[in-house]
Amino acid sequence: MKLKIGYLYPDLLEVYSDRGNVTVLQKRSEWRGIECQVDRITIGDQRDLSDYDLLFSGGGEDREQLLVAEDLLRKRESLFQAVASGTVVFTICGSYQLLGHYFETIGGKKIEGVGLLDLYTIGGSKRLVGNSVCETELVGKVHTLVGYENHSGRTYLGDSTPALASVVAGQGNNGGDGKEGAAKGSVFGTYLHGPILSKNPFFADHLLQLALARRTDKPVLPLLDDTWEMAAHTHIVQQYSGVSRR
Ligand SMILES: NC(=O)CC[C@H](N)C(=O)O
Repeated sequence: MKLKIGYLYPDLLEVYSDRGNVTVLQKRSEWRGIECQVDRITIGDQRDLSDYDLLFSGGGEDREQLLVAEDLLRKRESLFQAVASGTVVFTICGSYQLLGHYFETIGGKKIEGVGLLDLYTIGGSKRLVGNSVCETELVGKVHTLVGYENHSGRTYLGDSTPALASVVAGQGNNGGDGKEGAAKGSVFGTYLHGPILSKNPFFADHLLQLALARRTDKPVLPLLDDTWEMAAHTHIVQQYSGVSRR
């Protein structure tokens, strides 16, 4: 079995080691004997995105987002078809914002998003920066998610868009409503860098499980030794234990 990952805009959207998420997904597949192919896809590439089991994209600055947004609109149809075929889409910060309707930057530019998720983003003058601890429910089990955020954008979810997590400590989507990220079907967005998947291995496996479901019925992922990953996770959680939201 082979897992195919499409890494969107690695040359333009890559802050705080977001690319590490791709390494985590690749390694956690290979350690289980699942071959994993990673294709880098950037501006001008016209591949069929439905070819991929998982599409990943990272965060970036407003300037890079402007460049990417134009191209992403050209890939819009292919992206929607991929999602309809079950492809998992996992996006961080700048690319998460571009999945919504628009991102109005602090510089006054309105960047059009692809509208895959019902949300919009408005830039604020004070950046929302720091470590974050959140709670998320994955397949009926509650987990803490930890990561690092740094964004000017405040994202507001439409009623039909569930949050990925609720904020325990940190700012989340907009520093106000206690929601972090978005998760709708196989489409995920989060403000958490870290890279997030290195510190939250159960979330990496959740995404792998969904992506592999395109290849095989009920994929089973054997357990891995996550001692180091969970030590990094717990280190952040302990710093914020006893802290109530914000
Ligand atoms: N870290 C990021 O990806 C930042 C995204 C966007 N430029 C913002 O500041 O909100």
